[in-house]
Amino acid sequence: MEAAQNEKRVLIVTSVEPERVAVLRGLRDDSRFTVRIGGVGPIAAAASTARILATEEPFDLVICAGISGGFVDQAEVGSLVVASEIVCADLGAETAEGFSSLDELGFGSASVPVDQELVAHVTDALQRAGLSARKGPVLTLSTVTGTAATALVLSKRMPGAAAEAMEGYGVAVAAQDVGVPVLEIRAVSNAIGPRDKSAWRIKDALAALEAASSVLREVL
Ligand SMILES: O=C(O)c1cccc(C(=O)CC[C@H]2O[C@@H](n3cnc4c(=O)[nH]cnc43)[C@H](O)[C@@H]2O)c1
Repeated sequence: MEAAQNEKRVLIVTSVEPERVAVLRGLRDDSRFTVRIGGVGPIAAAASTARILATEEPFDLVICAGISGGFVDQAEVGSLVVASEIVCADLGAETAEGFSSLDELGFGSASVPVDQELVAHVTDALQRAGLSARKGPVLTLSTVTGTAATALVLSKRMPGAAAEAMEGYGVAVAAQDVGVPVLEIRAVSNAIGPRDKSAWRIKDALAALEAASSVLREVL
């Protein structure tokens, strides 16, 4: 399918190949979308996204998409989260009084704003398609949470946080740097807490990611 000149061009960045495959299946060859692997973690994701934005066609929207952990009682395994805020939860300083974010230290922002109308539009569309979806803050961390104690610290630091993953902030900073709006869409594969990779429902999360991608074709 040829993309008309006035159609929105969307770059979707995933961390690994199985996520890219799931997204492509949902998009069914829609040529408005470019889907690339950005690598695991915020640094690889930022570097890859910046390179793609600098060297490929101009994009109107960047989406970080993939699987994630979900905070217990906020986002169930198999459900989708659209980031209402993209927050780097471990960017700051540890002090005797606790964690100080980049914002509190006065060195910039550990959070990238997203267009709330677009977030609501996409979340509504996912729900109308019968998918379990909500909006909420999505945390970016360089280290996957692996204990109940860390999960508690994070949910106290960011009340209402819905999900955590490892790339959103990196992708978002690269997009923000060139003035392109950004979204983060996550399919929850596991509950955040004690590490038990055997309990990760990766197949279910990839199926939800595919279904979400097919909705994106309709709404963007
Ligand atoms: O093993 C597989 O088949 C497989 C298929 C797709 C993806 C994976 C990954 O391990 C992707 C790593 C990716 O997942 C995000 N993620 C998922 N759960 C969490 C979490 O609890 N905390 C933080 N990140 C999480 C993360 O963005 C990684 O890049 C494996």
